[in-house]
Amino acid sequence: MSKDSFSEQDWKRFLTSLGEDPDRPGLAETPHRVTKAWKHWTSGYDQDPVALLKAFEDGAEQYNELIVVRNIPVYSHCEHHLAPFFGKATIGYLPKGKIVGLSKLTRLVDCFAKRLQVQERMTVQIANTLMEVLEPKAVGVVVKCRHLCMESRGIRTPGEETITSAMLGELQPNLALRTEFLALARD
Ligand SMILES: Nc1nc2c(ncn2[C@@H]2O[C@H](COP(=O)(O)OP(=O)(O)OP(=O)(O)O)[C@@H](O)[C@H]2O)c(=O)[nH]1
Ligand SMILES: [Zn+2]
Repeated sequence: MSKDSFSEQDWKRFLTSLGEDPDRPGLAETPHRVTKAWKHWTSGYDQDPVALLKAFEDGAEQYNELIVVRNIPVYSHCEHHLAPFFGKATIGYLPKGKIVGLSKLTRLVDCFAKRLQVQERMTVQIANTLMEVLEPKAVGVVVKCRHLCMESRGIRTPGEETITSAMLGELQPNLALRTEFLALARD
């Protein structure tokens, strides 16, 4: 099934299955809006995460400490329920000659978040892509999210936060570096 084949007609059928009249004024444009909204929420499938990270060397020569960007917004959907999960990501890396425009870290998070996800996979994908493109000494990613599939249904635990992390390169054996990164990442 191609990606575009879930169409406005399908959303119209969905509304009908709820017992709604899809032609009433309030719903008449809904299939069009929802199709457009889901295209946006899944637009990460059309992006190449490697291509969007334009690494460069000019400026990185003498920089040998962690670079950390905190509180990057995450808006994703869980692949189990198609329910939103949202929160923040913090990314840190210890460069080895190559750096990347800071905004590209936010674009990278968005690229993986705008797919159907589990938080664990998204966290690892972000870290692995940075490792592959920048070949830094270390990459750390911490993601903290609320999952509406747990809050508004199912177990119903409002306010619960799920924290996932990926630590690659020197962040694995080097406890002092890990402690420093986690201190910088803390709210
Ligand atoms: N590990 C992980 N689990 C997730 C994530 N998002 C949602 N889930 C969980 O996916 C699980 C799906 O469980 P199932 O038993 O198949 O589905 P369910 O009957 O709807 O489960 P309940 O939510 O417990 O009612 C649930 O435990 C969700 O909390 C995620 O990002 N990571
Ligand atoms: Zn879910």
